[in-house]
Amino acid sequence: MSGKSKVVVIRHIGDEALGIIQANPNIDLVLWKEDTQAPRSWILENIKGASGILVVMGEPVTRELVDAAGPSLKVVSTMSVGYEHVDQPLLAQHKIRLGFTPDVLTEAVADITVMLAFMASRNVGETLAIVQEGKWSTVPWSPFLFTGPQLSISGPSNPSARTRLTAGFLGFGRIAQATLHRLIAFGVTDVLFTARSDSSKVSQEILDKYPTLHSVKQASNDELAAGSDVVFVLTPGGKETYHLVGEEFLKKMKSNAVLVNTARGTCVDSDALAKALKEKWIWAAGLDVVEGEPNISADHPLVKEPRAVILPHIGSATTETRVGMATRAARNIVAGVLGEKMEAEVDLSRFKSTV
Ligand SMILES: O=CC(=O)O
Repeated sequence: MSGKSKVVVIRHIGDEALGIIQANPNIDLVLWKEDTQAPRSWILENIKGASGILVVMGEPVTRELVDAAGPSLKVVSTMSVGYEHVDQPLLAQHKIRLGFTPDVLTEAVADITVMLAFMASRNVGETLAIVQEGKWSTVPWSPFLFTGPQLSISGPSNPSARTRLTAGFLGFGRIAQATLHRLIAFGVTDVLFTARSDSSKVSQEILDKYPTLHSVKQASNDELAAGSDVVFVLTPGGKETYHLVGEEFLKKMKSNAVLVNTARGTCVDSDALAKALKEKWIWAAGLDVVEGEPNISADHPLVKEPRAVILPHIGSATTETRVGMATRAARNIVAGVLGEKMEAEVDLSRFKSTV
């Protein structure tokens, strides 16, 4: 034994982030060097006696893993803002700290959220396929071909255009507000949002910040579904938001509204959404996440829907953001192993510690 603390990193997270861990003389780094998923058996073998483990989204941090590590395990650092892959009550029970990477990915995810709204409303899934399959000549320009609802305000030159546009946010945290910031430039006039507690102060702050807005209102799920031209799902995942958007919600939405999910696949009932698109309850959907991902085959009911634009969970995938996430996760694990304050730590105190 070297007397150093062992830290296991289950993916190659880039030289800059690894350098942060390696620079600490009291830490022994054990790294799965490939840019592929470390086999579970490798993780379980190498985590024995470790003080910390750095994981990525989707790697289950379960009793099996905590037991394999043994009592030395002090910290889990996940390179993600979401942490539903981590058994939080279990960590609380064993007094194991949990670091995560919020904030650094806010702008990248907001960018892709807006992009998906426009891709879905403007039929980009279907039309891109036409070009890629060499079928452009079969669909010559025609006045109303491939038209979709416009998610911006046109101004007085077009009396036929809509003059109000309502964005609905299921969850109104950092990413939702960064998304709204971008939509202001497109002329969004009204905002509906859901929140767990009374948020009249938030409404007023948003109105003060964006004087072009007509209204900003906290709403129930039903009011938000019925009143929004575009609905953004931006809540955390987990049991509380499981199938938040299901048949009931989708049936209440406007028939020309667009649904965007860049949060967690489990927030939206895939079967209900596929039915909503097929039966035209709503116009289209833009999804960066799908329930059951990444095991989504070409015959998945949503993939077969021409008005569903689906990306393979790339919301935070800009180089700058991923380096920011990796370095933050690295600093978190070093701080956790040394018993210092982490840059971003999940508050596990709500889970009663029994050990
Ligand atoms: O979805 C991405 C994350 O949780 O970081």
